[in-house]
Amino acid sequence: MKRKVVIALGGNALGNDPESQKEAVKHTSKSIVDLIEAGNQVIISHGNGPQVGMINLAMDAAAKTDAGTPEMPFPECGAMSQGYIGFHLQNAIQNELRSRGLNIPVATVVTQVVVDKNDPAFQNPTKPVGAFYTKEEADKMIEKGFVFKEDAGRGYRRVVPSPEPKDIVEKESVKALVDAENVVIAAGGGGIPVVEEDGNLVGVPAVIDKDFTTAKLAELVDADSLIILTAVEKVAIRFGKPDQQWLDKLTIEEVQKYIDDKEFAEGSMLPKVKAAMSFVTSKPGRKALITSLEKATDGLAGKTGTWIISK
Ligand SMILES: Nc1ncnc2c1ncn2[C@@H]1O[C@H](COP(=O)(O)OP(=O)(O)O)[C@@H](O)[C@H]1O
Ligand SMILES: NC(=O)OP(=O)(O)O
Repeated sequence: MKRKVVIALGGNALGNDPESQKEAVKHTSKSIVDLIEAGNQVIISHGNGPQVGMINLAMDAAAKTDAGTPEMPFPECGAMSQGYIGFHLQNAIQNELRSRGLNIPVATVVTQVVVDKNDPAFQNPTKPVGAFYTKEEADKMIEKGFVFKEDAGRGYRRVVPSPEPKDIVEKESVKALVDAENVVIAAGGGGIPVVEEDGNLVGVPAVIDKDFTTAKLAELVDADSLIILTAVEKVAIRFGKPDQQWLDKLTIEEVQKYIDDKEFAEGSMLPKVKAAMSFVTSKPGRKALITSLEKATDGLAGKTGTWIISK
């Protein structure tokens, strides 16, 4: 039976504009199809920070002109980022599969993720998105309920909350596609955040951390492994310091100790090790790997990367 692996693609696997993204995902697709050829069934998720910011910025700029472009709500920008990245990924993976004579369907699922409307993150928005504004412009938009923070002397930027993912709305569709042996791209950008209101799901302006949602996705499809691909081959302690030490293996107990010792930077490595820990503890036998895109196949073969295991 094929090994089921769920992959979280970090920023370096994607690009910052359409041309560079197309180039980057071509390269990414080679690593993904290497994993498929090595006998793995692959389910993919990805980040969207730069892309959703770009879309939000473009839509804001267009709405400021007289061309009649409407204001685009933030959840719609998140949905656009899933479609944009999903298109490039499914196109490049399909082309790579074809070039190797493999006939496997590839599909992207526009995915909503339920968050708790009482999540404390809504009281403390931290993720900057979209355009820079003057104080006067920002003050006008505060009336709409937007929150702005001054960004390193460059102007004011809207910040959105980053709540915890609770449930993947399209889970049955994702599972059906996985069972039908599709290469599935889902929960991009951590999913489009939605809250329950009077029995309906309503989009909210937020950006969920894709590593946390990918751990949920991996649980959902009953994956054997969660692979978090980023710019580094291994996780380190004393990262960036002269006595930095790369780690091959981490037990849950060790991860917790290093988290307590503040070894992992907030907003970068910390969510990755936390997501890995949550997947590994969700069922006996589950393992997670943190490594670079280039080393994904070697990592899965046990030759490199940092493996997070229960004990
Ligand atoms: N303890 C650590 N070990 C390894 N890398 C770390 C550590 N702390 C911070 N980092 C940095 O975190 C980065 C990954 O976070 P980030 O760039 O936000 O991820 P993503 O690939 O999802 O965009 C690594 O490339 C590395 O520069
Ligand atoms: N949504 C999200 O976590 O995106 P990044 O990985 O690009 O920050």
